[in-house]
Amino acid sequence: MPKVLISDKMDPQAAQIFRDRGVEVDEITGLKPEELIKIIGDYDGLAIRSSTTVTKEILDAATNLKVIGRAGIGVDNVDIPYASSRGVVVMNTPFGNSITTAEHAIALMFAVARQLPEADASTQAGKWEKNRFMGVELTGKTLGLIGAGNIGSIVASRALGLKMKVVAFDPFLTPERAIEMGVEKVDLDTLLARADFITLHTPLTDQTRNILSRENLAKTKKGVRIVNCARGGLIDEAALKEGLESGHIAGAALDVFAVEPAKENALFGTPNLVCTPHLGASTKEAQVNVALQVAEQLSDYLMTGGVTNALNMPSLSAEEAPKLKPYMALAEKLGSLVGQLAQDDLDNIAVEVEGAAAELNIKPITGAVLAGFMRRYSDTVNMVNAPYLAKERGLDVREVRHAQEGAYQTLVRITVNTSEGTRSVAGTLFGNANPRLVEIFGISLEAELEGDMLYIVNEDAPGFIGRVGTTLGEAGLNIGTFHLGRRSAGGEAILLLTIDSAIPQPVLDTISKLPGVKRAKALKF
Ligand SMILES: NC(=O)c1ccc[n+]([C@@H]2O[C@H](COP(=O)([O-])OP(=O)(O)OC[C@H]3O[C@@H](n4cnc5c(N)ncnc54)[C@H](O)[C@@H]3O)[C@@H](O)[C@H]2O)c1
Ligand SMILES: O=C(O)CC[C@@H](O)C(=O)O
Repeated sequence: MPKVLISDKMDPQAAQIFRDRGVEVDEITGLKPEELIKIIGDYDGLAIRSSTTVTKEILDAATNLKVIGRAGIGVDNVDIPYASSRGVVVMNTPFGNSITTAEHAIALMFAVARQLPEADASTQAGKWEKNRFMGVELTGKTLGLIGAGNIGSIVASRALGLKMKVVAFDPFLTPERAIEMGVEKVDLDTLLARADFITLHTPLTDQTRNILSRENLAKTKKGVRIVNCARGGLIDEAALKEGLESGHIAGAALDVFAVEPAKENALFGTPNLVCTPHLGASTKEAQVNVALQVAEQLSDYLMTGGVTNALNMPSLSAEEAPKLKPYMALAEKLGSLVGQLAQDDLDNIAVEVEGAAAELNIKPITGAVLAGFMRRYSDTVNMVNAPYLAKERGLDVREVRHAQEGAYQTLVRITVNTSEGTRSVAGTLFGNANPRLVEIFGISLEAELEGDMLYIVNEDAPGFIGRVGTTLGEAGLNIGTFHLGRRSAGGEAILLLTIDSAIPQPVLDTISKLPGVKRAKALKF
């Protein structure tokens, strides 16, 4: 039974879903990194929010870990490249808290427009400072949206409802989508010059870090109000403080900070600043949504192989997963065969699917081919890290679909260009379930790729098979299955045998020296 650790505070329904789906679950929150390192080796899955930071050190200790699920959107607390290189799937729940966070952005916009926190504190202190607080209306004002994805677009629709005009800067926003959203797509400088309010809704990346830099803050309209509910590093906090103090910036509301938890920050105490402690996603509804989603997604992956909302692997629905599983087994074996037989350091590989296979999601099939193939370089390769390792090695990967059936109702073919020409192997599923090699380098040959195998390329000649059998028999090696194919009588032939145990090198050397042998190689599947 797979085992999952919930290491951040999460709605209790998450644990129940794990149990209902047959996954053992422990909930241990507030662990220090060194404490997590001690126990993480016991778990197949890790469910987190934002308090747990999954570092290289934690991943190194996570020897059984297969999947990390973030109950939320931002995954900047997970070292995704390293998780990928370790073959760990990283998932998030991209929609569960979007409405809640958008509502928080709108709430902060109102708070900063009407100085609600200060007015509240003053009133409750018995001051009744009616003349001290003079706000601004949102109606008719221009909202500059930086980032128009899930949350940005919800904020835009709410702002339009409040009769604001919305301009958006997002390099990935298409003109059609902008029209659909009812916003005007603009460049950043135009947004800075025109916006009365600016809200940020981008992830923190190398491109967005410090997007509201000192220089860009200086380009904003005097009296601008800024709301950040996305990620701390998007604003230069020192420049923001100066802008608030000088009065150029009329107000700012921050839910997120460059360093969190933000128990100390130079901004604290600055006039017209409203702060919340990263509460954007903190509503009952959002927390139930993300907890349920993360538990469903992790359980699906661990129990059926279904992949949803993974950031480092193609999606694979729980319905697709059982159909694709035998194909992935076939693809991995074919990839492994090519990897074991390749004599050159290949820089290209093509994955072709034909007939019934062409109707399936090809990405997981390609991932499995690469996992099998890349095992020639590392035995810790799996479907998650194989595409990354392939990219790192500069492997050119092509995918081709042929809807029409050929000789087989379904076929997967792997082709590589080598210094000796184009080489390909192909396989099918027998009974829609059992992977079977059907062609190797243009020679028809049916075999299950299983266990220890002996591959021999030889000149077809009488007595050859007997000599191979005798050599193996004298070495005490038992032949399990025997598969033979040839180009033509007396031409090049391929012999593929399963052997009940590993083939010692001296036996392989003897076989390589038998008359007519062009190549002999021990294979393992
Ligand atoms: N405060 C919270 O508690 C809280 C809760 C949920 C999400 N978030 C954060 O909100 C942010 C947005 O979430 P989302 O679900 O809308 O994400 P999303 O991926 O749907 O949208 C992000 C948008 O940013 C745009 N973008 C990327 N690079 C950009 C750039 N250089 N300039 C301008 N736009 C750029 C993308 O094109 C995309 O449209 C994330 O950082 C997420 O972590 C915070
Ligand atoms: O889990 C939280 O409270 C914050 C989540 C939020 O930052 C997110 O990116 O989804």
